[in-house]
Amino acid sequence: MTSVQMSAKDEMVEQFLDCASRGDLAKVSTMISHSSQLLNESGRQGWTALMLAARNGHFDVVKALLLNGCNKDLVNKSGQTAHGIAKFWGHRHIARFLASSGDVAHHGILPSNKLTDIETYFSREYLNRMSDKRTDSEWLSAKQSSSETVFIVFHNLDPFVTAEPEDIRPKLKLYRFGRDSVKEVLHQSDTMVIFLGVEKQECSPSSPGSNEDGLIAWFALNTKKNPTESLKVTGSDSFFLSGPMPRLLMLNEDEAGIVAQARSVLAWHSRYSFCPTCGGKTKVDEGGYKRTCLTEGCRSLHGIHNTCYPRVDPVVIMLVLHPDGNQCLLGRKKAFPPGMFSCLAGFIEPGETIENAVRREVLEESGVTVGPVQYVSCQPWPMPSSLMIGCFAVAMSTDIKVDEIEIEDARWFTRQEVTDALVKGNQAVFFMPPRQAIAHYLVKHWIGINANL
Ligand SMILES: NC(=O)C1=CN([C@@H]2O[C@H](COP(=O)(O)OP(=O)(O)OC[C@H]3O[C@@H](n4cnc5c(N)ncnc54)[C@H](OP(=O)(O)O)[C@@H]3O)[C@@H](O)[C@H]2O)C=CC1
Ligand SMILES: [Mg+2]
Ligand SMILES: [Mg+2]
Ligand SMILES: [Mg+2]
Ligand SMILES: [Zn+2]
Repeated sequence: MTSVQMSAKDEMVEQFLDCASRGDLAKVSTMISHSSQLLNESGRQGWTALMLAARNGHFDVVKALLLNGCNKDLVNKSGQTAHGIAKFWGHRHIARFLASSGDVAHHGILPSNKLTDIETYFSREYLNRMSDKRTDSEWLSAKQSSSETVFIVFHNLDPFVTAEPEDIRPKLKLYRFGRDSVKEVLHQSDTMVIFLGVEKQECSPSSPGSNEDGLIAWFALNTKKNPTESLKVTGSDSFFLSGPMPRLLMLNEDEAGIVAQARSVLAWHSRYSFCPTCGGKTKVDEGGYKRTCLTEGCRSLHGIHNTCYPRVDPVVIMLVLHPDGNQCLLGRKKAFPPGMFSCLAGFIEPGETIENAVRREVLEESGVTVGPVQYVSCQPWPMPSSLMIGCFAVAMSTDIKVDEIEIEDARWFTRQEVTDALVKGNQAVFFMPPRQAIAHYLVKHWIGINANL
């Protein structure tokens, strides 16, 4: 940065602090909407705008700064917080407000955070993963030979499923193969086998028999060549679930989580055939949860060796709320079907927090600046291995400028418009992704409809 740029920035900070100190609410708000970074800047002796407004009793400015997400816990060079300063100078209403304002910044805009009961599609844990058994090769091979073990089969990452005819909505169940029905496929050289876990005791009361510990193990197989001819299938309506999205969203909810786990790990094997560190051959370990390099002295064999484990890519997905509390920001990618809008989303970059990824992606894709960010819920998204981290975010500016590369349109929608979209589906002016997508949950949660309905 040149000295000219430095002094321009310093000048802006000084002006901002001066406005806060004088109680010029209009100017403070305009400046924040242009540069949210001003919020926590400090001037002489480490005084921030919040401290100066608190010092001089400007209640409205204190409220606006908090609403926009400023940090009220910063201290000046004398170790005082804004709260301590307000108390010292006798502005008791401001001190009270600062003391009780854990959630003030979000008040009225972010919904209350009773989220423990939100269960997203793909997140149900039907199996107990039993990760301690992954290194027990004797136990794993005994389970692979057990007649009670369940095998699920994928071909090029598409699961083999069977239709449930009695259901009104098309619901698909995973076809559960026994050992003898997959014997041939299991021994093919292009078959990848991974251990998924065991049925939880409540879904499978242990029964005596060949199965000594009473645990019913599940394995997943993936093949490159179509294995249909080698599989023993009873009944007619069973097939590999191929084709574009939303095919994987048609699964029975109990089993969607099994597919999320299996498909992500199998996709990792299909894409990481060689050691990412040295390019050498690898062997599959730990029931399919590790690939160990076979090259002696490879760096992946020492110290941090996360290249050996299946990857998960964190993605932020956010419902950005208008400062008026009554509109939300939705956008559309070119690839979306006509009329569909969804929450903005983006991959978290290395060295980035969830909150900063939300702010960066929203700014990049829509030109809107974001203040407070609140985590809501998450969803594994096995296409191939994302973890969607669902958040609410409060906008600090409202003008939209789409990037036109990732997003072709973004708009503010009212509560009424999104309610119509959810209730009327594609009969409304626009429509949302289906109920299985976390974007749908976030909007439902914001407008106060039970997110699991
Ligand atoms: N469950 C849900 O409700 C939703 C799920 N999603 C999922 O979230 C994911 C991310 O959303 P999206 O908006 O596309 O993300 P971004 O906004 O980050 O844009 C994606 C682009 O960024 C580049 N990129 C940067 N890092 C990565 C990485 N680690 N992996 C892949 N691409 C990367 C790619 O560009 P390039 O191709 O030029 O290399 C890619 O096309 C998608 O996989 C999508 O399927 C999205 C919305 C809703
Ligand atoms: Mg993006
Ligand atoms: Mg995006
Ligand atoms: Mg991105
Ligand atoms: Zn290696």
